[in-house]
Amino acid sequence: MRGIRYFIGRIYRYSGPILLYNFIAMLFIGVLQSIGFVFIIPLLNMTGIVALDMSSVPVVSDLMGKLEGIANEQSLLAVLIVYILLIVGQSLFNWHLSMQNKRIQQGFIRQLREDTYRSIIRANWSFFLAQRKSDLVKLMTTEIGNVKKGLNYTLQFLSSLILTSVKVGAAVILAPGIALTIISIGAALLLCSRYFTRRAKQFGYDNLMLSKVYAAGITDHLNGMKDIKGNTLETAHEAWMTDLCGQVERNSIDFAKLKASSQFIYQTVSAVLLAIFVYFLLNMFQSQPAELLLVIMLFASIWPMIVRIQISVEKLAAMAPSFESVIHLQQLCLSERELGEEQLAHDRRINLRQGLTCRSVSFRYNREREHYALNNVSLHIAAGGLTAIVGASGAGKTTLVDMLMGLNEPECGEVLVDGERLTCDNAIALRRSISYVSQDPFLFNASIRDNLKLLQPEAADDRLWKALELAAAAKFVKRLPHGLDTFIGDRGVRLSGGEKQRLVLARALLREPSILILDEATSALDTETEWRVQETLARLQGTMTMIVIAHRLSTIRHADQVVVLDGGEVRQVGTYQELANERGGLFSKLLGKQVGVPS
Ligand SMILES: Nc1ncnc2c1ncn2[C@@H]1O[C@H](COP(=O)(O)OP(=O)(O)OP(=O)(O)O)[C@@H](O)[C@H]1O
Repeated sequence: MRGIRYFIGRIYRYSGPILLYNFIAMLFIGVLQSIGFVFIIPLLNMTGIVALDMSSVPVVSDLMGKLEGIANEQSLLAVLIVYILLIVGQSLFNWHLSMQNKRIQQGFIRQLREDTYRSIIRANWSFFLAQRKSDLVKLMTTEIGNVKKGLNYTLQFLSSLILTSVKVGAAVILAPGIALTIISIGAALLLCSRYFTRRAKQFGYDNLMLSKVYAAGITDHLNGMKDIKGNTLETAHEAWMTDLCGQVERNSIDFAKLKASSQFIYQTVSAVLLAIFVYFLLNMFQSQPAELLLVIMLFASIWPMIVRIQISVEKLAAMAPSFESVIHLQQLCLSERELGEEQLAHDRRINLRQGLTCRSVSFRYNREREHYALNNVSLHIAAGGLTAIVGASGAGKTTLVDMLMGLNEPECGEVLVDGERLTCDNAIALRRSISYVSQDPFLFNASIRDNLKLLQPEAADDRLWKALELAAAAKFVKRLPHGLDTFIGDRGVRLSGGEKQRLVLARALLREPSILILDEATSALDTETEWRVQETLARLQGTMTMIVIAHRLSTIRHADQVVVLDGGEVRQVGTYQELANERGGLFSKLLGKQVGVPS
């Protein structure tokens, strides 16, 4: 129950004195309930329904003695008024308590969501390479939802525990023997119920694992729906779904069985216990009806609370895996933290003057494997120039660009920005100066205008149109029925591949970056549009540093420098023409494989 202890600590840190105040309110409720309990027997006596001898019961007998001094009618009135006041007092405390608890819960969950999201988003790139997106989505939605439920159970558990303790204290004063017997049996049962708690936790884990598989599968299937349909894989995916749903169903039914069994055992034990008490008190000790009534009332009051504690513990155990997975993720993010407040506080940008340099940089995605994605890479990317990075698929082009942006950290060697070592302290300033267009650009389900303004929220429409012109996108946007206000669907699904690329390029240019990085950013364009984009890049040459990854070598003819990568190593560096003239070189081989590209 490390997770539960941790979260009680976190609730306390969040709510501070309010939680203590709530505990005191619970103590008051317990005391008021106990006083009400003491008043019931005199009340019954006064109504004349029963005439119970209270002389052997402490506190109650004193109270009866005091009431005897007052006239019968008045004493009944007094008892009734006190009784009403007690109930009103309890209700007021309860009302206040439930409002405070709701505030603690909502505030705590809001803070937990914000903290978890902040820790995720500030983690380094290698964290994201290692995580499944669906796991993170599930954690931010379902698991935090479970933590919210768990929080509720924790507060219920604490309030039941406090109320039970107060009532038990009152019962020990009123009828010590009987109360201590009930408590001992209750405690013994709570200990025995550890079996149920352990099983509940196991169900929680199984459920967490199954729901992870479910979320990941659904995400994959929806992302790959075109492939599923195109390859008629519907039946195979339906079978996967049926199998998984069966497992989820079985797990849920087994858990429900466990809960029902534990409640059945508690109810049976309570009935048997009550019968045994009544039998023994009546037959063995010739008990007075007053004591008998007390036994029944004590039992009826304390036992359900012991059962409620057990139920809360079981429910908490089932939620524990969710608590633990949130803690685990937060700790992982902390250990993989890339950005602190200091880095985000300033809005410094770097205006690249000399260039970016790699000195003997090596990098592996998995340090347990021998394969180096980059091996002893040394190169200089001059400021203001256009550097093209080429090579076969898997040669290490994207890895190199990620390294230059400070997303990947070199295992050996170093990256220099204008001669200064790239560390997490200047990585943010560097990235603020970069516009990066990835192979799989990010567009969200909003209008073209909102997508363009993602990096420059204050940009006016004329600047948007200028950026669209530069990216050869203005013509197609003007043709859309709502122009800039056209909604483009999830990840821009309502646009063609080439339109998406041009839109993302326009967004990148809108930022007027010091460094523009294009990773296969024009691969989906037709020849004519690509030629127009090339013209734009040629016009921008000299105004910013451009790094272009390209498979189509026709697009890099104007490059100031071409870097040829192979198996994570730099094989050639030179101008397009120099490399094309190196007969037998890797670049001329690549050129040879691309029909129609001049050498
Ligand atoms: N997240 C990752 N985890 C493990 N290995 C990776 C990861 N990303 C890339 N690699 C490996 O690193 C090497 C370089 O990959 P990289 O993506 O940099 O190549 P690339 O030249 O950009 O390829 P492409 O042209 O196909 O995009 C490859 O062997 C690839 O399998």
